[in-house]
Amino acid sequence: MTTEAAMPQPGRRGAQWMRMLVAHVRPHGTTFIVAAVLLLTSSLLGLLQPLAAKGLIDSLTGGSPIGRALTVLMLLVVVAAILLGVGNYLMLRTAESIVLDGRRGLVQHLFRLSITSMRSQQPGDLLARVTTDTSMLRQIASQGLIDLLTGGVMLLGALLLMAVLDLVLLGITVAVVLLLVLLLAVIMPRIRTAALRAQESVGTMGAAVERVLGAFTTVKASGTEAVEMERVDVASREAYQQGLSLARWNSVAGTAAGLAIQVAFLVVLGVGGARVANGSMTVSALVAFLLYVAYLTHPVLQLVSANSFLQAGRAALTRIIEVTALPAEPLALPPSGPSPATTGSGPTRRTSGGAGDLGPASVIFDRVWFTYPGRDEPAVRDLTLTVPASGLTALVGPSGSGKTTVLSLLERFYDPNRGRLWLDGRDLRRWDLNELRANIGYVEQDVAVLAGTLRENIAYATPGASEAEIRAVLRTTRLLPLLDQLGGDLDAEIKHRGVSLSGGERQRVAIARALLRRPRLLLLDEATSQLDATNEAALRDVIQEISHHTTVIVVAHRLSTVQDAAQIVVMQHGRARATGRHTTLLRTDPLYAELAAEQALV
Ligand SMILES: Nc1ncnc2c1ncn2[C@@H]1O[C@H](COP(=O)(O)OP(=O)(O)OP(=O)(O)O)[C@@H](O)[C@H]1O
Repeated sequence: MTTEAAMPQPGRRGAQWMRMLVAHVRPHGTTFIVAAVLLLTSSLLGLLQPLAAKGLIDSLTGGSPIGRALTVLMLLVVVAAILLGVGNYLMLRTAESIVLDGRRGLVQHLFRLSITSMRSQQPGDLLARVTTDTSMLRQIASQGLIDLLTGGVMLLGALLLMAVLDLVLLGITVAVVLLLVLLLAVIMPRIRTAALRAQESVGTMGAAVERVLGAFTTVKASGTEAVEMERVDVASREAYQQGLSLARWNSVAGTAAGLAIQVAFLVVLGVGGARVANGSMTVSALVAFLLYVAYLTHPVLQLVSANSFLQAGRAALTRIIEVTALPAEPLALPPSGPSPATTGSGPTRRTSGGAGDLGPASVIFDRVWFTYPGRDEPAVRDLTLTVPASGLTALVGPSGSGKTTVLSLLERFYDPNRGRLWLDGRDLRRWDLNELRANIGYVEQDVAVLAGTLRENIAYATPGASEAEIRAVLRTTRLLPLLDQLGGDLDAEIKHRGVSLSGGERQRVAIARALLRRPRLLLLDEATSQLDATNEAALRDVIQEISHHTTVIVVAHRLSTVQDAAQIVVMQHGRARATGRHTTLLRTDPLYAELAAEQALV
C-alpha cells in the first residue's frame, strides 16, 4: 500500500484488453452463442437469396412455372428477417449484461482501492471510466463482435458462392477487397488513437468539473467560474477534436468500402458482360454474381464498422484495465445486523467485523518511519510510543508535525516503511483489515457527511442500531436540537456533502457516528475544533468519560481540550519529542510550554 499507485501506461496493458473482453463475454457465453448462431443463420439465408433469384430468373427464361422458386425466395426473406430480429434482441441483452458486469466489477474494485491508489487518481476521471467507458462495452459486444462474426462469415460465404459461379470474376472481386483491407490497415490505428484520446478527454473533462463541484463555495467566493469554465472547455474541445478525427477516419473507411464495392461491381459488369457475350457464362450466372457483389456491401461495411467499434471499445477497455490494475484492499465484509443489547452499565462493542466485547485496545508504535509516496521528507520518523489500553492520549504539536499521519497509520490507510505497529499485542499487519477497522472509531479532520438522512449518517457504520441507541448518541453529542430542527425526524434528508449542517454540527454527526459503533480504539482528529465553547466543554467531558473504558487518541491544536489527558505526546517534524502530563510538560518541554503560552494556558 505504500508504493505510488500511478496509472499504468496504456501500452503495457495492450494485450490485456482481449483477455478482459473474453472474460466479460464468457459468463454470457450461451446467450452470446445462440444470438450469434441466429444472426449467422439469418445472414446465410440472406446469402442464398441471390441463388434463389437465379432460380427464379432461370424459371422465367426457361418458361417453367415460377411458383416454387418464388415461395423459396419469400421464405428465405421472411425467416432471415425473423432470425435477425430475435438474434439482435439476444445480442443486445448480452451486451447490457456485459455492461452491468463491467460496471459492478469496476465499482467493486474502485471502492476497494487503497488510499494511496485513490489519491493518485482524479475522481472525475474515475467517474468517467465507470460511466462512459463501461458504456462502450455495450458497443463492443452488440456491434463489434457480432458484426465481425457475421460480416466475416457472410464475406467468406459470398466469396465461396462467387467461386462456384465464376472464378475470373471472383479474382477481380478479391483483388478489390484486398486493396480495401490494405487501406483499412492504415486507417485503423488512427481510429484507435483518436478513440483513446477522446475517452481521455472525457475523463479530463470529468476531473475538471469535479474539481469545481468539490470546491464550489471557494470557486464562487474567488469569482473563478470563468477560469474553471475555460479548463473544462479545453478538455471538451479536445474531446470534440478527437470526435471529429474519429468521424473523419470512420467516414474515410466507410466511403472507401462503399467505393470499392461499386468499383468491383462496375468491373465485374464489364468483364462479366464480355464473358456472357463470348459464351463463357450465362446471363443468370452474371446476374447472380452481380447480386453477390452488391450483397458484399453489407458484410464489408459491417466489418469496417465492427473494427471501429472494437477500436473504440479497446480504448475504453484499456482505461478500465488501468483502474483494475491499481492496488486494492481485501473485500470488506457485509455490515453485521443488530448487536446484542447492552447489559449492565458497561458498554457493548459494536463492530461490523465481529470483534466482540474485548475492551479497550493498547497501541504500540515501535520505531516507525513513514514517508508519503512522492514525498522526500518522512512524515513520521522513528516514532516510538505506547498508548495504554483505556485512557486519553493527546497528540499535539505544530501543523505538519505528523499527528494525522499517526492516526492514518493506525487505520492502515498506509503502512510504515520501517518499524512496526501493534494493537493488542498483535502486529497491525496480522490483523484482518476489516476487523481492524471495525475495532476503531475514526473522526477525521475534514469530517464527511454523506447525502442521505440523519439516521443513515449516524448509523452509517452500524446499520443495525436501534432508534433508542441513535437518540442516545445524539444526546451525548448535543445533537438533539438539530433533530428538533429537522422536525424530530431521524429520516429527514441532509443535503449533499452535509452542506445544510453547520461545521460544528457536521463534527458532532461524525463523533456520534464513531461513538455509536462503540469502538475499542477511538481516534479523534481535531474533532471539536469547530464547536463553540459550551459544546466543546460538554464533548470534552463526554470524551473523558469514554476514555475510562475505551482507548482514545485525540489530535488537538487547542491544548485546553486535552489538559486532563492521561498522556500528551508532543510531536515535531514527525517525531515524538516529549511525552507526559500537562503540568510536567509545561516544566520539561520548551515547545509545549511555548504552545501553552501562545494559547494563554499558563
Ligand atoms: N496525503 C499526503 N500526501 C503527501 N504528503 C502528505 C499527505 N498528508 C500529509 N502529508 C505531509 O505529511 C506531513 C505531516 O502531515 P500531517 O497531516 O500528519 O500533519 P499534522 O501534524 O496532522 O498537521 P495539522 O496539524 O496541520 O493537521 C506534512 O508535511 C504534510 O504535508
